[in-house]
Amino acid sequence: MARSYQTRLSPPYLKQVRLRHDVELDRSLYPFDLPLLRDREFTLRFDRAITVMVGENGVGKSTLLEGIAAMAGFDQAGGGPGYRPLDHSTAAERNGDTLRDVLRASWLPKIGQSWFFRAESFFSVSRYLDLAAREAGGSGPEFLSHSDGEGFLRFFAERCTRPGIFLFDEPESALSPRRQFEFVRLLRDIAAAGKAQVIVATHSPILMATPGATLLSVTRGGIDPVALEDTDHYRLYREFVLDPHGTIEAMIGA
Ligand SMILES: Nc1ncnc2c1ncn2[C@@H]1O[C@H](COP(=O)(O)OP(=O)(O)OP(=O)(O)O)[C@@H](O)[C@H]1O
Repeated sequence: MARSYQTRLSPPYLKQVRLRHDVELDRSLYPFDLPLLRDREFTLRFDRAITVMVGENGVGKSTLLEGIAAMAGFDQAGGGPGYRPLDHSTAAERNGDTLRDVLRASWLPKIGQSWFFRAESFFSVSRYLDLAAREAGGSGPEFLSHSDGEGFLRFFAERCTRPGIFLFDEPESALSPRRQFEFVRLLRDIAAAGKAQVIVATHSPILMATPGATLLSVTRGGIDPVALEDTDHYRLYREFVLDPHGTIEAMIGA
């Protein structure tokens, strides 16, 4: 299990991730064939406690999160350092190891406690923690006695009050829109507490609007800060809300 960690320094602890210059990359193979990683100077900088990444399907957001998870030393299928979910069926999709070997990270300080949350592995992570607590003789956190969304929020609220780095890949898939606002409130409280760093990949305009977060647009060409109102996601949702039926017709054709 993750050791408890104390530091007087404030997040972001992970300051930067870039491609190493001293290793050869096979551009014919995933993930080095991703347009996003084509530029040898590829650099991802973190300047605030909360970073939200948005971008079209397939640009490489999950791949980047998996690479960061692998560098931080925890399970890319979901979980923390030294922890393996019981159901590791998503292991075949783990991509981060390849990327870890060619990424260089700048930490201040290197943080030992970290978690990677993926909606699809939340069930197995919860089951592991419930079982582990019961085996240790306690009553257990009983994450699974809650609905997915409730359990997810509780799980997160309990962990993110300590110094650590927390990665979320599309957390909205476990959360109703109302619960997404609760998640945003948690993120705001985390930023105010100044203890944890959070990196979120999302398609949710609600999560993109997290107060005090840096919003990054991930495209095939690179990663740049963006205003919520300038994202395709926001524009499309706005059009839809203003004219749902007209937008559907325009988008899917007659
Ligand atoms: N193991 C793999 N082998 C080969 N290609 C892969 C592998 N995993 C992902 N890809 C491809 O790499 C590209 C980037 O995938 P990735 O899941 O990182 O994108 P994403 O930005 O997270 O997309 P989404 O928003 O749909 O989650 C996609 O084209 C995907 O099909």
